[in-house]
Amino acid sequence: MFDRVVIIGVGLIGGSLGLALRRRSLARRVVGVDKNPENLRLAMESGAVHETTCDPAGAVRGSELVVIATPVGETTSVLKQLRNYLSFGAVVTDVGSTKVEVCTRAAEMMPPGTWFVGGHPMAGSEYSGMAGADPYLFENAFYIITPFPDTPARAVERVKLLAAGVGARVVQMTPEQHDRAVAAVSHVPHLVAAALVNTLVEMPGGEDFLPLGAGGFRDTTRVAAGNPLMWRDIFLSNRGAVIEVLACFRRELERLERAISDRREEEILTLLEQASRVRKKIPARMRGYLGSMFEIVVGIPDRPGMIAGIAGLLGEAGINISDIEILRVREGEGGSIRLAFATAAGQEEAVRILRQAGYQVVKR
Ligand SMILES: NC(=O)c1ccc[n+]([C@@H]2O[C@H](COP(=O)([O-])OP(=O)(O)OC[C@H]3O[C@@H](n4cnc5c(N)ncnc54)[C@H](O)[C@@H]3O)[C@@H](O)[C@H]2O)c1
Ligand SMILES: O=C(O)C(=O)C[C@]1(C(=O)O)C=C[C@@H](O)C=C1
Repeated sequence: MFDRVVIIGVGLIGGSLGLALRRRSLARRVVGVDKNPENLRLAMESGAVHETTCDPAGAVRGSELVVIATPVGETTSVLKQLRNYLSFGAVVTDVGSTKVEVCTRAAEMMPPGTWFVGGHPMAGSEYSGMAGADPYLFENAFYIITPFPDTPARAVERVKLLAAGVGARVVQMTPEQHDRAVAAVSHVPHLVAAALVNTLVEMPGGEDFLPLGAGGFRDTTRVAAGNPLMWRDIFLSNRGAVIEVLACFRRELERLERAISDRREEEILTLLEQASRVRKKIPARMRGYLGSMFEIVVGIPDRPGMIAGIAGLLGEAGINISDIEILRVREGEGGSIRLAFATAAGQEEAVRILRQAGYQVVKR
């Protein structure tokens, strides 16, 4: 258990860390620091922290772990404000989405007897601020840590303890490996999503097409709704790797463009087949941050108490619903809901019970 953890930036990620630390009783005292009074108020109100302050230097005295959870453009200036007030043996970590620039500068700034260990939970959302925080955000997510070869093992262990403590799976890599990998799986995808949305804006009458976007446009552009300031900092901080991956992406796009314009059927098919095969390797049953799940879709009439009825039937049989989502609603007609279970046996039993009760059930 940690004695005193200080979280600087109680927004989406810092706030979620506070909630997870408190829920799992991992720290005797969690202190929230932010320059935004509203996020501090919400952090206190939701129980993410025990106390709040807007003074980072005062907060870090006597703390063995300090987490900087601000946008990456702020990390080193926050560190500069507090470094001379750190207790001997203190470890500072961050949650930023880029690592090379921040970790290199931070390591140079640390006073003797204190250490910086970079961290990055691969979990988040398009929301921002304490209002978007979630105590379960990190469960089963990968949490990358990027120590340098000379970082003492006990400092690394402290950050691993934090990551594993909030339910994440710890992965260790170098800052360079990290920045290259996330440029490909997170940063360039974000740019592409933003460019797709801006494409509509640039097309005459394009914004009128928005309501027609069914699953495809929604799924490929969800992240474009994210916090522009946070993403600006990420692109500037990881510009080398982002530009490298972007060049690769541009070549892929041009290959597809040429194949379509020259009507090369075989090539179009080959490129799409390769993408389909590789995309399917992302575990089909992995949703959000829950582990494997076994799903069913239930059609329900538009009547009060239908969801309660289904939950009641399953509850009476001792079947736990791990996840629930309303997929479609048709006013006056009904809709369909997705239910997920942790085991195949739970799924089978739920199908049996609900069909017996007259529901239309499809197993996924
Ligand atoms: N949002 C995601 O999906 C996600 C996922 C993983 C990592 N990250 C990283 O986590 C970090 C935080 O992102 P977020 O989504 O929680 O952002 P956020 O905007 O929700 O929260 C950031 C918080 O930091 C505060 N802040 C900013 N500058 C500050 C300063 N100088 N001193 C004190 N407080 C300050 C803000 O007021 C805000 O409360 C970023 O570095 C981001 O790259 C984000
Ligand atoms: O929006 C989401 O679902 C995210 O998980 C956000 C996401 C990502 O691109 O995967 C965004 C930035 C982070 O550094 C880590 C996670």
